[in-house]
Formats: sequence, structure tokens, C-alpha cells
Amino acid sequence: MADETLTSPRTGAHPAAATAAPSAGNSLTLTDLRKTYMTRGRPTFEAVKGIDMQIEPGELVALLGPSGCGKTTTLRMIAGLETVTGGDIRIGDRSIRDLPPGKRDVGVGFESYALYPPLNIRENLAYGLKARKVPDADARVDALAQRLEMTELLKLRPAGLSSGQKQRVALARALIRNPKVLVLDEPLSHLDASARQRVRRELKVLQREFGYTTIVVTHDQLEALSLADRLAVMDQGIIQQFGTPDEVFDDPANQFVADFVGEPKINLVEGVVERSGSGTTVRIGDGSVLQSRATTATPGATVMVGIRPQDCRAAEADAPGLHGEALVVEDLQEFTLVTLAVPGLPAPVVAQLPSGSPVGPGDRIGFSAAADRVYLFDQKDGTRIR
Ligand SMILES: Nc1ncnc2c1ncn2[C@@H]1O[C@H](COP(=O)(O)OP(=O)(O)OP(=O)(O)O)[C@@H](O)[C@H]1O
Repeated sequence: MADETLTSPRTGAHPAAATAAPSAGNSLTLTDLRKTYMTRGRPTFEAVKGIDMQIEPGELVALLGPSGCGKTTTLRMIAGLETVTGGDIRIGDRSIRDLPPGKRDVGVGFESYALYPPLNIRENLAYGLKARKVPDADARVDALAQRLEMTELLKLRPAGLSSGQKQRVALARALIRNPKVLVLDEPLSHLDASARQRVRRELKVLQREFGYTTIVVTHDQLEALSLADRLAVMDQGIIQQFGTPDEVFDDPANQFVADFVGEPKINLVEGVVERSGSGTTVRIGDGSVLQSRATTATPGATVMVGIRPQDCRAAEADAPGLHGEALVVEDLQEFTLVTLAVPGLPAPVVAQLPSGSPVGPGDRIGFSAAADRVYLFDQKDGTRIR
């Protein structure tokens, strides 16, 4: 059962002013969770291939990954909208895997999640509360609508809503019953830029206030970084890395994660290991050299070298670094992006330098990064070489 006792006894409102410390019973644990879609009794697609995640009470996790990697399927299994092929889902120490959606204590924020068409939004939001005889259901709807800036929507019917409005209603619907766990699929994607920022902030405040254990699917990295305590980066039905935004950004588990997380994108270039030991020297293109802190690379092996534009620093002509000719220089106020043609490399690389860096198109320049920010990956399977 959702904890309706959180409701303010004075106003009956959704407890905007109360604070709820996350209870230990609100952790969400996925153990070897699997989903194989079936058609006419035959397996057609293995969408989720064994996910293990322990999400702490009150924690907000962003699930990031390319289209088709299994994010929505994972959320739908947690919400009870999709059957589970294998593994378990627990809130606290209680398995919810075989419970119907209404008995799970999971608030579901999917835009497409059904609203009753004949009822207006106020009635839709209050419906479940009134059925459960929650006192002051209307006041609670009003307070939440105000916080999500959707008061003007309460009198409308679902069919009359734009997609941005539907998203706010979906969010309100997920929050109204004070669930233990919230699952939100792209909750802000259809809002315009300013509404998005405000609703994102409000969502974060509500999530903190009430201690909802939350998983949010988003395509938007900035959104993920600003909302999430931890990121789960997913590809091909598998969690590739689960960690704080800093851990994922600074210490990527593999080439996929390094490539997927970060804007502008990491530079990935081929290199040949010259020496390895207490550190590694890699030769790149015709005469460039980078030094990495990796200690287990094999001399002579071809590897993928990752260097983030944000980590690039100017390098003297005779110092290790990527050296070449600046093709494009973009001064973007906060920083300058330099696109550099490095002899022997098939594609240019990009460096993010301090704004106003004295570089112009056609200049011969070089840049490098600290050795612990030069990542090496196995050329065949993308695993990190440490
Ligand atoms: N009912 C179904 N039957 C068969 N395959 C399905 C079914 N639903 C989803 N899939 C497949 O499972 C894979 C994962 O789908 P899912 O919707 O979970 O991905 P996603 O990561 O949420 O993608 P997106 O970001 O595009 O929403 C996809 O390849 C999809 O085509």
C-alpha cells in the first residue's frame, strides 16, 4: 500500500511542506532480471539479458542508453506492465515480481499510461485517492498541480491535452499516491525548454522531499546528469556501467560507455602501444604520441585511445600530444572548440580549450591530456585496458 499517512493533516494537501526520510523498505533491487519477448509461443527477441541493480532508498537513478537497448522494457517490468521472463524485483525485502501493477507501490509516469477519457484531469488524479477514501483528495490534487504548474489543466479532458501537458499529467499521476518507487519514462521530453527546467527542478525537490526511490529513463544527458544520483548506462539489454555521474564520466568501464556519455563526444582514435609498464606510451597517426596511466597494455598491440575534448590541454610542439593543423575554431563564449587534422588519422579530433585561446584556422598546434585521462580500450571488444 502506498503511504498515504504522509498527507498533511492540516491541509490534506500532497505533503508539500513535509519531509520524509527515505525508509529502508524503499530500496529497489533487480536481480538477474530478464525479458524475452515471445510471439505465438516462440522467443522472438531477448530485450533484457540479466540486470543486477541495487537502488538505495530515496536514490534517483537515470537509465541511459541508445534506442532499443531495453530501457522501457525494464521500467515496464518494474511497473508490472510487462511479464518477467527471469530474475526478481524487490522493494525492500518484498518481491513484487508477481504482483499486479496496483499492488506494487510503484508510481508509473508513462505518457501513454491510460487516463479515463470521460473524466477531467482533476477527477482522473483524485479517482484512486477517493476510491481509497483518502481525506482531502481534492486539496492534495490542487497542491500537486500547483507544484507541477498544471493547475489550468485540471478542468480539461485527456483528449484535449498537448503532449507536453500529457507529460505533466503523467508525472502528477505517478506522484499523487506517494508510492515507494517511481518509474518515469522520458518524463520531460515534450516540455518546452523553460517548462522543462522548472518541472525538472520541481521533480527533484519532490523526489528529495518524499524520498521516492526513482528510476528515470531519459535520452537527454544533461537531464540525466542534473537529476541523477547514479547513472545506469545500458546497451543491448545489459547494464554496461552503474555509477555516479563522475565515476561514469571519469572512469568509463568500456569504450561504449566512454563514447555514449559526454558532450562533446570523446575522441576515439587507433594507436599502437610502444611501451607499457608503470604507464603506457601510444603512437598515434604519423608521429603523434600520447601517454596513458594504463599499466597492462601489450607492447605492439593496436588499441583504441580515448581522450575527451574537455580534458585537452595545449601541448608544446616537442611534447607528447596530438599534433596537427587546426581546421575549424569555434568560439562558443564559455570555451573554444578546435577541430584538428592529425596527420595519419582518418578523421579529425576535437579539443575544448579555454575561451579566447589564441588559435586560428590553419595554425599548427598540439594538445594532450593528463595520463589518467587518456583511456585505452581493447580494439576487438572495447573493454578498458587499465
Ligand atoms: N512486444 C515486443 N515484441 C518483440 N520485441 C519487442 C517488443 N517490445 C519491444 N521489443 C524490442 O525490444 C527491444 C527493447 O525495446 P525497448 O522499448 O525496451 O527499448 P528502449 O531502450 O526503451 O528504446 P527507446 O529509447 O527507443 O524507447 C527493441 O529492440 C524492441 O524492438
